Amino acid sequence: MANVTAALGLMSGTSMDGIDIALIETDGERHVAPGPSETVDYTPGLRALYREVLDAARTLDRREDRPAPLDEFEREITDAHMRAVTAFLTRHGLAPGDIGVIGFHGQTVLHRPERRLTVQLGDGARLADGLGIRVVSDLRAADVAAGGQGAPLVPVYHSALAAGLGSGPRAFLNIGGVANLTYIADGAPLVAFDTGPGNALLDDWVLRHLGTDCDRDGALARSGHVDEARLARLLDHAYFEAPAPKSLDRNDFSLDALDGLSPQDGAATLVAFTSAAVARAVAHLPAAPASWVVCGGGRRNPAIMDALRDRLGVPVETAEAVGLDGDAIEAEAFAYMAVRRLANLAITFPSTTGVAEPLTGGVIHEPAR
Ligand SMILES: Nc1ncnc2c1ncn2[C@@H]1O[C@H](COP(=O)(O)OP(=O)(O)OP(=O)(O)O)[C@@H](O)[C@H]1O
Ligand SMILES: CC(=O)N[C@H]1[C@@H]2OC[C@@H](O2)[C@@H](O)[C@@H]1O[C@H](C)C(=O)O
Repeated sequence: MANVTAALGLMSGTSMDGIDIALIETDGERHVAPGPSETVDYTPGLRALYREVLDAARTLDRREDRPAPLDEFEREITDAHMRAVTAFLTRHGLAPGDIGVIGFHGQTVLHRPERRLTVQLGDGARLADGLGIRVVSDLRAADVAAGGQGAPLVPVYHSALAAGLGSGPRAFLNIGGVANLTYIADGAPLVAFDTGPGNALLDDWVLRHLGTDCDRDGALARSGHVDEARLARLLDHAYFEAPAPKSLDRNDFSLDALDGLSPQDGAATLVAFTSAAVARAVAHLPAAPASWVVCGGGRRNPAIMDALRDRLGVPVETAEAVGLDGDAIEAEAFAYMAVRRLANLAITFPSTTGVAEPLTGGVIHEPAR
């Protein structure tokens, strides 16, 4: 096979739970061989700093600005990624010279494509120099600068994975902090967009009421009842009517509509919100998917999976059920996109981000040593 590269992908998503690392071998086209993967948790200190940084980032006008504490946070997460890669390589008996490229997503702190602004913190040059490995970073910026949504980016990789799963209109649903889908049908362009909230609102609600990171196994939501009136209020948002392509910032929805609810009923209502938003997304697809493959942390929440099955009425499976690793797909995708960047292949398309022409993306950083 021509030009197969060993590539590492690094993703730290809007849930801010940690860094996902995945190794794949790929030609950036149809050949994809996933290797080992792991997640390295962020420290509680870094998670707390992220919440401060999200507030500070709201006022940014230029993607290169780094007012405090963004500068400190960027250094800290870059170094956390560096340590994570070093440990990963050691654990798997690999040397920097074995890796052709790293795809480094960084941490999104602001996403306002309508202002042609998307900000991912993470210093690609520092990472490349520190590790002695070529890095591709800032994979969203070119798309947004060209008028695209800059998200979701993973569809190009979902499409490569779907090629190995047989035919039939299928949707991949990633439930991270925000949820996004990719619709794949034979011979048709990909359709992709963010569906609405994923886990982030539920995480915020649980942090506020229980002081814990997430509603582990959906236990809180399963002990509550959906407040249908509040759910209707949450769904009464222009985003759900808007045609695709479209994308969201982590903070586009708030918990205000849930004020006064018990922790249990609030959690149940948020699970209903996530699943109802996915069901609303079907109207924006060329046809209803015959089945759904769910990846991202939300697939571990049985309350969310049950709610999706109820609302979608077709098979809804975890990535594992079709032989994929649902925790690693996003990180694998950034490895795949980095290889496509090196080959100048497109990573975004008119039907996935609304960009006018298929476009590659990412800045290449060659290591100084
Ligand atoms: N056992 C579990 N029970 C309930 N929820 C879970 C469980 N495991 C993970 N989650 C949820 O998944 C979230 C992490 O998801 P994931 O790692 O896909 O997020 P992410 O990488 O930040 O996503 P994205 O980049 O797509 O926003 C956690 O914050 C939590 O809400
Ligand atoms: C701006 C940004 O970082 N968006 C993330 C976020 O998390 C999920 C959803 O919102 C998706 O649009 C995207 O991430 C995935 C990896 C993507 O671009 O495909």
